[in-house]
Amino acid sequence: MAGYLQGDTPPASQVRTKPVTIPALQTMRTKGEKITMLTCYDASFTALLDRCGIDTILVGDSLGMVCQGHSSTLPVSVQDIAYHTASVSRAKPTALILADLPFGSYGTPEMAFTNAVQLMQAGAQMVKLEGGAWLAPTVRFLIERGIPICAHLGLTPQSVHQLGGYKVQGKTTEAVEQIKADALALQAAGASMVVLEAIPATLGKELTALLTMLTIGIGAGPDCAGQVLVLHDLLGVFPGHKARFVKDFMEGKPNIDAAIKAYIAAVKDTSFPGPEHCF
Ligand SMILES: Nc1nc(=O)c2c([nH]1)NC[C@@H]1CN(c3ccc(C(=O)N[C@@H](CCC(=O)O)C(=O)O)cc3)CN21
Ligand SMILES: CC(C)C(=O)C(=O)O
Ligand SMILES: [Mg+2]
Repeated sequence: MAGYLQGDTPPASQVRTKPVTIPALQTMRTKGEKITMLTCYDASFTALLDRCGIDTILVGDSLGMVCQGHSSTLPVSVQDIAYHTASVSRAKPTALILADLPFGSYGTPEMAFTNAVQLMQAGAQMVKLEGGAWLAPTVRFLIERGIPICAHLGLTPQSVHQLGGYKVQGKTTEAVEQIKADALALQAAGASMVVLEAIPATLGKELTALLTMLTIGIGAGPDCAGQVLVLHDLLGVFPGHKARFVKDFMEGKPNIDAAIKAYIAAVKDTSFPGPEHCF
């Protein structure tokens, strides 16, 4: 009696038929509707997430930890992300597909372009890269060549060894000013979106007010334009240490569809993230 195998489909009136575009996401922000994002790495879960109404899907380099069993995202290759992006893309979701450029794949604008092309040809509609103002020329180089960009600021897991662990960022006045300057530089270079990871909720709110690009939070408070979680964390199947921003939505739910729908509903009605998930 596994509901998710029966395809617990919502009524036809609720099923999204049009693909999600970047302008559609901007309209959602203008109307005050929160944007939902989850990571996903395969076709079956993509079909499930899409049927539940997820707005955007991230083929994250977190796959190195949750799929491959590494203790960081550093060993992930462009080919790994391309393989999973192709798997996600074959499910033909209406959700917008983003893919992470992995560690070491965007050291120069030319390298970033060559590698981003691999991900776009695998089915990505936007690529994400981690880092601040130093990436502005790369962002400009990619958007001029037709590749939409999502930035990633705050806790950037590809820099874990520089950060000295998976620690909250933006805790001093100087760090706050640096993150704001980085965000503005990346926006001016043409980024459409930015993931804000593990920063004080007050900073998530300030950045969202400051920026026209879409802010997607993970441990960045409830005031971002949208929220993202790693799928395995939401389902309670990741065996590692649980970050403060993680909520297991499977708890008390009869099946996976119900957990995904609960996450989407909680982001849309702003009940997730709660104060217990924020810094
Ligand atoms: N399963 C999974 N979920 C993730 O969110 C995730 C990955 N993997 N892999 C890549 C990175 C690593 N991430 C992490 C991992 C741990 C914390 C964490 O435990 N942070 C502490 C902060 C401690 C502090 O500075 O006070 C926490 O308590 O949340 C945060 C982000 C986020 N990403
Ligand atoms: C946690 C999200 C934002 C990510 O970058 C990933 O899953 O790799
Ligand atoms: Mg990532």
